[in-house]
Amino acid sequence: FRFEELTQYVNSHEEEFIETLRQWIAVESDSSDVTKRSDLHRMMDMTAEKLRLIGGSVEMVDIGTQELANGSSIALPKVVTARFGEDPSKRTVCVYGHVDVQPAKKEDGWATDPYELTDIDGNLYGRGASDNKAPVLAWIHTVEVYRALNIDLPVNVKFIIEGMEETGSNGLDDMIVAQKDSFFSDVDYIIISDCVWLSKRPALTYGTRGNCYFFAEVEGPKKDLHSGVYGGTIMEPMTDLIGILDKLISPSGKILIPGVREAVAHLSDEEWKMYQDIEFDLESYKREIGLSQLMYSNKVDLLAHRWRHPTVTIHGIEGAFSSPGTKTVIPAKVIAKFSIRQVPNMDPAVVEKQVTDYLHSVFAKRKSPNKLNVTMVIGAKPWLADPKHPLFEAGKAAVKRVFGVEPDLIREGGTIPIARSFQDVTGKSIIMLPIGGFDDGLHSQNEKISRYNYMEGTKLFIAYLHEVSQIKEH
Ligand SMILES: C[C@H](N)C(=O)N[C@@H](Cc1c[nH]cn1)C(=O)O
Ligand SMILES: [Zn+2]
Ligand SMILES: [Zn+2]
Repeated sequence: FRFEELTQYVNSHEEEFIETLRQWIAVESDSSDVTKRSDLHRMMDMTAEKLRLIGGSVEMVDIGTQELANGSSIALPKVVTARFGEDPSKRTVCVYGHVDVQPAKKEDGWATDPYELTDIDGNLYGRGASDNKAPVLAWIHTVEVYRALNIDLPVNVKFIIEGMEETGSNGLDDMIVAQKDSFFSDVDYIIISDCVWLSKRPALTYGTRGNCYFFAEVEGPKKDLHSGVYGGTIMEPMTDLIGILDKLISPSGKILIPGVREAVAHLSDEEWKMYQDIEFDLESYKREIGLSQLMYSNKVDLLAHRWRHPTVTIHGIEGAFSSPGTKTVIPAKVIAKFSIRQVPNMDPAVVEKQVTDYLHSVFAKRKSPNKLNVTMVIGAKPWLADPKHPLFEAGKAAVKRVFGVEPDLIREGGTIPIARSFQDVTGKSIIMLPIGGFDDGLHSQNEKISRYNYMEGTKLFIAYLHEVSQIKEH
């Protein structure tokens, strides 16, 4: 295994790899904003082009259209697939990633333009830097490095890169089902690098939470009203909405929706012990997010509530007055956006009914003439793997080779909507191999990835392909 040569190539091409990331960050590939859809299509084209340039057999798979709330529909971004090598004597891995991003505006509080990669003190700032453009590029560069040095890839490598992850991977489930016996037929393992380390120590991830995302709409008068002229004479939609949202979760984090907590798998002694053994400092966690108090003051409780308990988050209210100033309005229609992270053994279909029934019963008690409509727009299941699988042993060996330490075995509080479908539909084993730093600020202002994580992460992937090729039949 010519590891030295391969890593030397990475070192001498650092600026080139950063330049490609700069070009990718410049594309506002926000999948949640339909006005940005042409940018998202361009992002998929650029991804396909990059894979073609390094010699892949690339396809852009049409996955249909997305229905919008106003009844119209728009094209979903095509899914990019690529293949490098077809040697039947070798294992085949499939790397999944996404090149869409969360929304970002400079005025949200970014120190730099979110769509202009900015290098400050070894950190590369930009929306999507860590989630998930740099990790996808690190995987592409991994193949590029082997090929540039004329070193045979130790395994066949396939890619599946999508552009709708941040909004629930619309259309991808169907594509996986359709290609189960074609694209996926020779795949042995699926690798996902769309999460981050827990601390400065590299990590391997064996579980993600799912997510059920809801819209709760309360509709009242036919138009917005003057709060002085009409206030006190009508039951206000916003008051109704805040009233029912307040019944979702208690201040101490207890979910109040009947049946939800009861479904959660019990924390086993073995799991408790695993969390106990992880090095994790609550004080630096507080410092990182700028808070003096957390919901839990011991490590195991905190990690368990981050990874394997459900939680309710209220994200925002569409239709509410939110601009600067003092507009005295009664909004006629307001739509709350909230989500519930899912853990084993919760089932999104069951949660959908529990939440809808509960909110309607709470609303009924208010005896309001306004109309409530609850819809679940994303229903992503949690994913859990066996951390004793050889894929994780291979991960440990690769981390040891590149970083000289044992990785943490962790779970991820966020969601990779397609992970569970990969497992259920294809039956293949999955590993999550993160390269992002714990403080990368995914979905937040000033998202970044460090040069170090980007480059050493590429070396980790190079080493990982070798380690996977060494896995004995199991
Ligand atoms: C972990 C991953 N990088 C991510 O950020 N996923 C999103 C996916 C999602 C879930 N509901 C809606 N989108 C997330 O966890 O928020
Ligand atoms: Zn992501
Ligand atoms: Zn994300």
